[in-house]
Amino acid sequence: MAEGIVGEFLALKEETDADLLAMQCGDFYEFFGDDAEFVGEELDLKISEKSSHGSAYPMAGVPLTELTPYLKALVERGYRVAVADQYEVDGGHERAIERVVTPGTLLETTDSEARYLAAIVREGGGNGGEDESRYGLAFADVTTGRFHATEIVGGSEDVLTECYRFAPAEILPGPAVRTDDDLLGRLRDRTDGTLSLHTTDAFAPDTARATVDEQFGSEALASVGLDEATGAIRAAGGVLDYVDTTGVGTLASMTRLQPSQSKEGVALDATTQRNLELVEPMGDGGRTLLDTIDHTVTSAGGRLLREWLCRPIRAREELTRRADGVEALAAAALAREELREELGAAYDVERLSSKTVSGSADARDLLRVRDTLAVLPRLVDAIEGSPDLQNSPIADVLARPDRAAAEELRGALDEALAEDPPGGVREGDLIRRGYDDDLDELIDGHEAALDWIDGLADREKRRHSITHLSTGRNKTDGYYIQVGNSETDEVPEEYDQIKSLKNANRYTTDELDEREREVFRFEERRSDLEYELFCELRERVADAAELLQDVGRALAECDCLASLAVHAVSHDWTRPELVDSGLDIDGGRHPVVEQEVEFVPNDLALTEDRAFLVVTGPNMSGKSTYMRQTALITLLAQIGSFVPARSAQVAPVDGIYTRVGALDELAQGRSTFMVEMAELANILHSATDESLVILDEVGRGTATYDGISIAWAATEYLHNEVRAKTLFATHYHELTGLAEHLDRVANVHVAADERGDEVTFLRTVEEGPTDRSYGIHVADLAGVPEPVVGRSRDVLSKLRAEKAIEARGSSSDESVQAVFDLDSGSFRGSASADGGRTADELSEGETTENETVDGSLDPDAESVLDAVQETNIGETSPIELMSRVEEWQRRLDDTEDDE
Ligand SMILES: Nc1ncnc2c1ncn2[C@@H]1O[C@H](COP(=O)(O)OP(=O)(O)OP(=O)(O)O)[C@@H](O)[C@H]1O
Repeated sequence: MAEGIVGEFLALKEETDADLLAMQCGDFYEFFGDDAEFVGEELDLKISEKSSHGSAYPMAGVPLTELTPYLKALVERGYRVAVADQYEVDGGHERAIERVVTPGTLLETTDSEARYLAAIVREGGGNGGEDESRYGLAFADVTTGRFHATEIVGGSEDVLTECYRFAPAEILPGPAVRTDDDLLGRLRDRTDGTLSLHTTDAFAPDTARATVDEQFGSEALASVGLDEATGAIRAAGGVLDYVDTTGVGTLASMTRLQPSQSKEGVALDATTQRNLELVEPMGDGGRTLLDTIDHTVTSAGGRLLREWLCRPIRAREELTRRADGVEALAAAALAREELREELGAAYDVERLSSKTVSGSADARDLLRVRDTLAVLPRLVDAIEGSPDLQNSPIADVLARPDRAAAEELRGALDEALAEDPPGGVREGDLIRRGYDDDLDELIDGHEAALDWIDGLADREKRRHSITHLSTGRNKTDGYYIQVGNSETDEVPEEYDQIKSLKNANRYTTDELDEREREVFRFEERRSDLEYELFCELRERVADAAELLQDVGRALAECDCLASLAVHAVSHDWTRPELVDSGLDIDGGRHPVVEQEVEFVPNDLALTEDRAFLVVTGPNMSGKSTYMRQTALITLLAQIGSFVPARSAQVAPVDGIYTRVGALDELAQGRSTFMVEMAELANILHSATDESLVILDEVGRGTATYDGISIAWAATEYLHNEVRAKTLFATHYHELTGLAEHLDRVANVHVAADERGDEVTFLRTVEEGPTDRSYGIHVADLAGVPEPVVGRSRDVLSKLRAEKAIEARGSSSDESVQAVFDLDSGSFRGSASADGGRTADELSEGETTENETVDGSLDPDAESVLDAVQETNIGETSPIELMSRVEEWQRRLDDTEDDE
């Protein structure tokens, strides 16, 4: 075992489970051994060698004052770094680990997004089966003091959704979760959070409850309806304990416990959030809804807007309040701009509050708090001058924080703080004159002593008639008198030489020594007293954490509402009317696409009697856009925003579910089709008659028969059982026949104009089905070589001439497909080499694959047909249906092989 400083490092390293240790050695923080090599590589630090008792150890260090950016870089890459500080004790040194900086507890972030630390626990012991599992989740943002807890009953998919929503930087899996490899694997795939283990004791029910009670008060759990939610309490206790033990010192900034999922919430799973590109683009260069509508001027406002988008609500009262606010701000152009300009001067006071609580705020931070508090009355003035805003929800938002307390704190900070303080807090110049009598006395004494020294050079020059005489101060010599070589003979006797330079000599005198001691004494006492006064002030601000959070949240909400108003006005959006049922959009547009192209608005009507639309139309015509715009208009209405439409009547939904396009989740080892089916299963399980479901080409990831069967069965199930409002885009034109069989299904199509080989996309949505996909036209547009396009046209017209087939989507390598017989509920014809002709259409003497020469089917094929006929699609789950179709195909293949 190494001794000396390296030994001490290694011993401390044993104490912590952090990935890396930075240990203070004088003016540096040093990493030794493997840690040194690692950070040297990661952060491009110079690695040197430290010899210790005959062995050499790699060593890398950063200056004391520069640790923060290095820590930040390491932590943002997902590492946990312990920091050991050095103390003077009885003339020697001692070192101890003071804090562990982790991705979820990094205070020094410049990231404008929230930075959550999450804990997940599973209740009910054992594996208990997915359906009956009960999960507790807690999320804390140490940078703003936000704290949410919730309990989820159901599958782990809901846990992932909630995690996706908060995008935690670090996740603490509780005792049962840490052995659940499947869930851990999916957490790793779906979030960027580092997984960290924390002592299981912290998650024990009684301990956790005590921790939560101590933090938020014994009434808090009951008041937010989580008193019985043991899972949520255990997760919350785990998070709080972790924040406490990592020693970042921000525990006190967490003043309020919020339940994260209210009954009024809208289900919006991770897949849907991604599909709709709410806050994260699907591909490189993609534009999100947030990018498009975010005109906030503060980072807290931007954070809140993001939160609203990911967490739409149903509560009409709140939606009406927000929309009233947006409407008032939209009407009051001048006041709105004034409000936004004032808001622009506000700092992220929630973050500043956490910094203050942790003791890391400096005088400049407190000035920022002061300046932000000063914004509040100016905002109040701005709205009081506007008839539109005076009695609007904006006035209520600004009335929420205790304005008198805010003004008092602002006044106190203003009185105390110097106008241009340094970044450090130990060197003085923090506090204004006139704030503290003792300090003023010290300042007077200090300045008098400095004045004496300032005048010394002139006095000495006169007294001794020396021209080249000056005074100065440096670290080694302290204050000195310097005389040029040409005049050193004139120097009086009382001058004591302390240094000889090339061109001059330096001296001191008894009196100068005396004054120097005085100045040093004053400096020390002054900076000590200033530091003491500053700490008192900082504590006062820390004690006002709740007030600051109120102010921060009020400003963020104003910013957010103003941003929605700006977008509504500049893009001619309209206020949606909240109704009790249905969805009626007149001239709807896609909020993001309308920025990029000349958009053709479209109408949409979903009612109780017409709740399911089958959307057909050519490739690239705008089916997906139409469906997404419907989902986005609904979502925008449910965050309180105006919407891109001429008019819109929206009945708030309880969930938006989408299955759009194929997302590549091969990283999870699941095939694209498997993912598609898992998403479909989730929708069929979770959606209700008050949900909005968007399905884009479900079933296309597999063989045509299977695809149609699944799409057909899913439609029936959604229509008959779930009764959700649904839009279903498909290239299976067979499905357009569903409208004749299911009373609430209707067909719409996106129109195209075809003249010769020329196809023009009209982008208008019209009633009724269409039977063309124009896949070849799209292939042509996409640059497929002309011979291939030409040949495709020939093949297509030949196939069309044979009648019994339909052209299918370009994404498929099959160009033909079977026709589903709506009367029998089974398939006519086949997609195979016979060109899909029905038995009737075959010429004399020809047989289909499974037909015997005498025209009868072989017994195995017949048994398959029987099985197909007997299958009740309405009662068979999609997955079951899939496996049956697979089995039938296998049996048919076997028959073929036998021949
Ligand atoms: N209403 C509209 N007005 C103007 N442009 C539109 C409109 N709708 C869609 N577009 C444009 O058409 C492009 C294709 O639209 P979209 O992806 O919705 O087609 P699609 O029918 O779903 O295609 P596919 O069937 O091949 O998936 C969009 O990227 C957009 O630029």
